[in-house]
Amino acid sequence: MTDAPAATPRDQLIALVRDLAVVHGRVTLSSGKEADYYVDLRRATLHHRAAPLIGHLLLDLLEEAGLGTAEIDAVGGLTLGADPVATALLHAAASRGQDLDAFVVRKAGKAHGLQRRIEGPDVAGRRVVVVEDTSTTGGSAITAVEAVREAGGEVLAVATIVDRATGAREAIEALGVSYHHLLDLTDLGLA
Ligand SMILES: O=P(O)(O)OC[C@H]1O[C@H](OP(=O)(O)OP(=O)(O)O)[C@H](O)[C@@H]1O
Ligand SMILES: O=C(O)c1cc(=O)[nH]c(=O)[nH]1
Repeated sequence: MTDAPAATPRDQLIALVRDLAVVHGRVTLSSGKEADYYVDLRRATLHHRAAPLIGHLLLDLLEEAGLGTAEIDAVGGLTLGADPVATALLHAAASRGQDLDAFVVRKAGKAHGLQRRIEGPDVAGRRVVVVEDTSTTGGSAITAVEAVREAGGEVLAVATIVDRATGAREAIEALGVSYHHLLDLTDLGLA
């Protein structure tokens, strides 16, 4: 008797995202648009098995795109969905003995304390990948790209876990930034 081949990390993540995060039903999205399903990636990015898979698979994806830790200094995006994605990448890189910082872009600037829009190690003069949990219009990622540029960082790419194939790629590439995603609607049985 031969054993069934072990599921790859990518297959494991797909199964987890399908189980944990895909919700069917009418929803209003961040952009105000309506949709028949929602992918609540927070249920995966904050899950004990899914989060480490996300960190390693995204790090592999970035490396394959020539955006490994030799080429980039930091990852981060618009709070809140992007936050656990950025820290998953930081920890995946650290587990490989590689240095990668994370940052958080606030939705609104903070009026007290140091009044920073971007929290974490400074992005000024550094090469950055903006991350997302999922992208619909790309508006949230674009907000983060603009905030990093305003703070003096260089945005090389945007990377998201799930691309909903609703215009994010085109909107982001129009900024002169490459766009990468780990999973698509076919992977999640939504196409
Ligand atoms: O590509 P877009 O049209 O911008 O949509 C995708 C964004 O919507 C969700 O965030 P949401 O605005 O619900 O906020 P949250 O991250 O604070 O939950 C999601 O986490 C993405 O950031
Ligand atoms: O566009 C959004 O707001 C959105 C879509 C989705 O599938 N998941 C999510 O968290 N936000």
